[in-house]
Parts: sequence; structure tokens; C-alpha cells
Amino acid sequence: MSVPTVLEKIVAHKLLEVEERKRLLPQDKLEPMLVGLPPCRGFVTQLKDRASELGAGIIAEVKKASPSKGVIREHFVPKEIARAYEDHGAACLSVLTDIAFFKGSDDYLKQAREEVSLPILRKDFVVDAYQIWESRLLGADCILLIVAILSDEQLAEFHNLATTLGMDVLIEVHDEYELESALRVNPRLVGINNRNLHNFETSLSTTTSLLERIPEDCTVVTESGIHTAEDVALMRANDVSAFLVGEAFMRAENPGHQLAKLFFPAA
Ligand SMILES: O=P(O)(O)OC[C@@H](O)[C@@H](O)c1c[nH]c2ccccc12
Repeated sequence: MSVPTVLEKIVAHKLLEVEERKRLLPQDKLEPMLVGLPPCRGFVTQLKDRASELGAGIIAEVKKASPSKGVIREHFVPKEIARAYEDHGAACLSVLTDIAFFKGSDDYLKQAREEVSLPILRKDFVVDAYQIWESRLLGADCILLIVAILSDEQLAEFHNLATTLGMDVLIEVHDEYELESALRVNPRLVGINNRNLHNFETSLSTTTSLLERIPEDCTVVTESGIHTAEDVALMRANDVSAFLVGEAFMRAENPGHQLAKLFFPAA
């Protein structure tokens, strides 16, 4: 047998974690807890509005650590970061909730939601429908579905469930085969991850090479590896106006200032 990749380890761990969570709060107890929740903040709408208004729709990520980089930010106060992002023109937030590999927490998402009015993406590895109900309860406005870890049947089922519960969905792809699967569910929002989650190699040409296969009415988000003004200019030259950025902001003393500097230097 070959050595498992990090993505395979994450999925194996996640399946166990979900079983444990189901034991603590069974599905039949969770479902009624969704009654009377406030409606979701429109994630896709806000992203598109900001992109046309400001020239860039930024999904700004709240991320303490990653398996490839270790701890990215020592001074990590989610409320402070969320506020800085909102004050400096972010369209939406992305909050890592995976504990084991990204040092995230459900609580970080709740804290961010209390602090700001931006729509929030729950950034986690969805492998079970239970997590979608759980995301809605947590206050997520959008969930991530990673095509690389789902069957076509799961993708359709999970996309449908999230939409039924009122959330938006960001479908993440890394190559043309994954994109083909993604397009079968007629997504409003597709994320092209420039990072290969199996070996962590990052290349912005992932976005530029897949772009032309995506229909006009679907919003494309370029994800990962955006660090410099040149990176931003390259994406803009290819008509990409939605960005998901974590590390470049999280390494800066003030993540909000870094967002403004990278995307809105003239403002
Ligand atoms: O920190 P970066 O290189 O700007 O990347 C952010 C985001 O794209 C990345 O965190 C990410 C993209 N897809 C994921 C899936 C799971 C966990 C993390 C991710």
C-alpha cells in the first residue's frame, strides 16, 4: 500500500470525528435546533456585489495554521481579525473550523459572526451530511465542498441539502476532471484551488488553465497562493474578480491593512 497523503489522513480523521460528534449530538436532536434560526447572509450575492463595486470580491480567511506551513499566526484573536477584514473591504469571511490539522474551531466561527455582519464560509472537510446541518446551526452562510474527497452522488446530495437549508456552496476543484464533476450540479460558485491538497504544490496557472471551461453565469473564485500585487494583476488580467486569501493576510501584523494594500492600493 502506498503512503497516505495529508488529504487522505484528514479525511480518515474527519470520518472518526463526525462519528464522535453524532454520539454527542445525534442527528434527530440537531435537526429541530435549526427551527427559528436567523436567515443566512447571502454569501454569493455579497461576493458578486463587492466584486462589481470595488473591482475585487475578497473572501478573507481566518486561519491559524495549516499542515503545509505549521502555525502561520501566533497572535490569533478571531474577533480582531474579522473586524479588521470587515473594516478594510472584505466581501466575506472564511473561517477554518478543522481542529486537528488547521488548529481551527467552531467557536472561532461563532465569535467572528458575532463581531461582524459579513457572510461567513465554514472552511472544513465535509464528508457526511451531518456536518451540513451542523454548519447551519453554527451560523455558517456558506459551506465548502471539496470535489477531490466526494463521489458525484455525495456532491449532488450535499449541494442539494445545503441549498435546502438556505446556505450557499463553494465547490472546490483542482483539475479538469474535478471541474467536470462540479459543473454537473450547476453551481453558482466554483473555487479553483491553486494548491494541490495531496502534495501542497501551488501554481496560479491552475486557475488560468481551468477558467475557460466555466460557464459565464458561474462565479469563479481563485483560491490559495495569492501573495503579491503581480499575483492579483495576473488574475485580474484573466477576468477573475473573486479571491480567497489566507496566509498573505495572516502573516501581516494587521491583516486588514494587508488586504487593502494588496487589493485596493489606490483607495
Ligand atoms: O493561505 P492561502 O494560500 O491564501 O490559501 C487560502 C485558502 O485557499 C486555503 O486555506 C484553502 C483552500 N482550500 C482549502 C481546503 C481546506 C483547507 C484550506 C483550504
